[in-house]
Amino acid sequence: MSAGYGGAAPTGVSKNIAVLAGDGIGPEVMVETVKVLKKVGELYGHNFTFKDYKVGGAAWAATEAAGETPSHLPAATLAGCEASDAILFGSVGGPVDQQHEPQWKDCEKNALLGLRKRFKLAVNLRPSKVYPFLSHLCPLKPSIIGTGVDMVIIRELVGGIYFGEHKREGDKAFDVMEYTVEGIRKPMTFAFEAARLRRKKVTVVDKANVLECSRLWREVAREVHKGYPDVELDFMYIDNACMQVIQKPSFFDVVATGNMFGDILSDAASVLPGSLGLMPSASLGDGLHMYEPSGGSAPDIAGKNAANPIAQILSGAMMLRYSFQLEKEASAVEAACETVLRSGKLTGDLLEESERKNAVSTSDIGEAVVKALTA
Ligand SMILES: NC(=O)C1=CN([C@@H]2O[C@H](COP(=O)(O)OP(=O)(O)OC[C@H]3O[C@@H](n4cnc5c(N)ncnc54)[C@H](O)[C@@H]3O)[C@@H](O)[C@H]2O)C=CC1
Ligand SMILES: CC(C)CC(=O)C(=O)O
Ligand SMILES: [Mg+2]
Repeated sequence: MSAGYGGAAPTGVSKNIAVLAGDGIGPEVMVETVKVLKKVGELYGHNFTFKDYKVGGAAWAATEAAGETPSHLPAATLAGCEASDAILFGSVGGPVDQQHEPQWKDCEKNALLGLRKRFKLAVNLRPSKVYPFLSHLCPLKPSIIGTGVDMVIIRELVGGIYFGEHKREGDKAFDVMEYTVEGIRKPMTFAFEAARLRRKKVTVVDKANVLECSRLWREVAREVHKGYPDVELDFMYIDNACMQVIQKPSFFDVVATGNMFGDILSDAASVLPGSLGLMPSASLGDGLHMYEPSGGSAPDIAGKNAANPIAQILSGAMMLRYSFQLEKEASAVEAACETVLRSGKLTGDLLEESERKNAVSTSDIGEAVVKALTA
């Protein structure tokens, strides 16, 4: 696993991609992403094979309908992922008020956390920036945006409170947060490596005024920092960070943080590009990586061809870069997305309420990105 892209540009590569579209808007944005990636394969002479597998509530329904024990993460899906060169993941989960229904209960835990654990996807990259020519999409004042809002959150992804013991004892409930030095060192080292390729600053976001785990994060940060004297290191509490990311976003370059804090902070940071629909992510393991948008299944807009597919498409671009070392192709996809956004073709999430009548559809954006690739 490396923060750099490195190596000579490969030509004519053959890759198997496991496609786990999941629930809600997942299948809608995934269709557009696969369209874009197929076009990349065609234009640059690569052979990408896409194989679909069920995950989440969709997998539960399919296994139940087939008379099998219902599962959010069937064995066939895991086997498909194991046989692949990279996993493209959509989103999982049902409406937020239906978490108790059997199809949705523990869906995210079983499916998404299951995959992250199974493939040791310890480092999650969530870039967030204000594109200078798209700053009108950011709801913050121009004086706050200034110039150069460009941060990346490096989130630890297989530890912390999401993976600790969850327990109910009568009137009490427990969720245990636990970290080891080794579990922290991996994302921390990645953060320093990434900072070296950027503006050379790491901000560790934690709650070290209260949590012992956060104190351990700081110890590891200081230890890793010794190997990177050219990189500046500072610390910030999570509550303040949620405010500063909106109030003074240009402060941040690389953020290194734990699983839950990174989850929360990355949703807050989606305000910078303008929407969760513009927030891609890469979840890096030791060999196999998974690419997933930062947002969820958005049940409020699912099934309407209204979701913004750019986060999923940009996650696909990250796959080209980090799993296949196809930097030129990744940059081409990013440039095509920028062209489409710049052209004013926008889904509803990027428009004011009064402007939503002008929103274009999920598939319009996918087709426009394909067209921009060939222009
Ligand atoms: N990685 C995953 O699979 C995740 C799954 N979830 C699950 O998703 C479900 C909904 O959770 P919420 O808290 O509502 O979070 P969410 O991220 O699904 O939606 C929050 C808001 O952002 C909007 N949004 C998200 N992605 C968008 C896109 N691509 N285009 C346009 N608008 C977009 C939604 O319409 C909604 O208004 C739950 O079941 C939750 O557990 C939540 C986060 C991550
Ligand atoms: C199940 C959640 C931890 C998923 C999520 O919100 C995320 O990864 O951003
Ligand atoms: Mg989240």
